[in-house]
Amino acid sequence: MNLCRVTVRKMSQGKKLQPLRKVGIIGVPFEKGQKKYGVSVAPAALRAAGLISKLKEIEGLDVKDYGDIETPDIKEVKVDNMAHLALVSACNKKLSERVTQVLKDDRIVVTIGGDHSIGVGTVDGHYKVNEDMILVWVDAHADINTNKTSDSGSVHGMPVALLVTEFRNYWPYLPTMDWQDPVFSIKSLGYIGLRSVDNFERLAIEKYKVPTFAMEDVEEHGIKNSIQHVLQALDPTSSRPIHVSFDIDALDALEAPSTGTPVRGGLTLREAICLMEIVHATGRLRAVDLVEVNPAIGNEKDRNQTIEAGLCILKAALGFSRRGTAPRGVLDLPIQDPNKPAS
Ligand SMILES: NC(=[NH2+])NCCC[C@H](N)C(=O)O
Repeated sequence: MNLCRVTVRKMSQGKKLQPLRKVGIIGVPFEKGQKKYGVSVAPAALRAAGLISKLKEIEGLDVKDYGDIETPDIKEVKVDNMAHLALVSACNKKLSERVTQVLKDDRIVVTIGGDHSIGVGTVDGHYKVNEDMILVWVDAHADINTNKTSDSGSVHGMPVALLVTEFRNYWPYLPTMDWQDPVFSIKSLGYIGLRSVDNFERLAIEKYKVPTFAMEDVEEHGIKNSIQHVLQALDPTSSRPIHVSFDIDALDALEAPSTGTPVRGGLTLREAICLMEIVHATGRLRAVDLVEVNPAIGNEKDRNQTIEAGLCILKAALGFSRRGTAPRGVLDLPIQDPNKPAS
């Protein structure tokens, strides 16, 4: 018997990735990864603001709504400095399965959070289909704390550390998390928009040389060069599937005030749109998360502004362009010489 097994890796490498024009939406009304009320109502608020119909307006885009992930009410486990782990785990397990299903249906997955702890489920589910995926984490925060380094004990500051294989040994045994094997490599991760990074997180980013464009780098190089550099550094062959996990607090707090951990000095909405347009243009976007929109924070104007910013970002990721098409013929008109009388 031949014991030599050929592993068929779930890689899209080799065959050139084709742009997908089909999208699947998943809502995740989950907020136990942090302490404030409200981020769980974001999927409903975004839907009420016309998320589905606005995406359907994008030419040639087929949009299917896969509904919300409901988290079962389960008994909590006790883990030091890690709040609500059992609930976070249960939600992410279901989410991961749904993400995998949407990708297998040949659709780009759009996941609407929820707080950023749901990045565990989206990336886990994506990795199960595309092991060669790269991850761009657009955020004011690095979210790479463990329960030993976090000041808050909130899991929304820990999803990246839960996902990456290089951090396996930094964790104690985590009850309820057996379903999740940290197999994604930190070498496939890049950051954009950082400006509130904890001490240990900074050490980790430096140790593993994670391609990072913090706000001062975006300021120096511009958003186009920043995202292009990250994509190029992670994938010089320009062939790998892309996952963008977008925390609305990557935007300046003036642009997106309704969020739980706002930080001033962030991206403008225009910069975020530009980033997403560049990712869209690669034709390799396979998953995008929009998290930490909290409609319960601020007044009505804040709420509307934040939701609208979120919608603009998703539309840009999926191919909406502001460049209107000039009516046929308009650009062909002869240019009138101002010195000559009109004939
Ligand atoms: N996804 C977020 N908004 N994360 C905020 C994290 C804040 C802080 N670094 C923490 O670990 O608690």
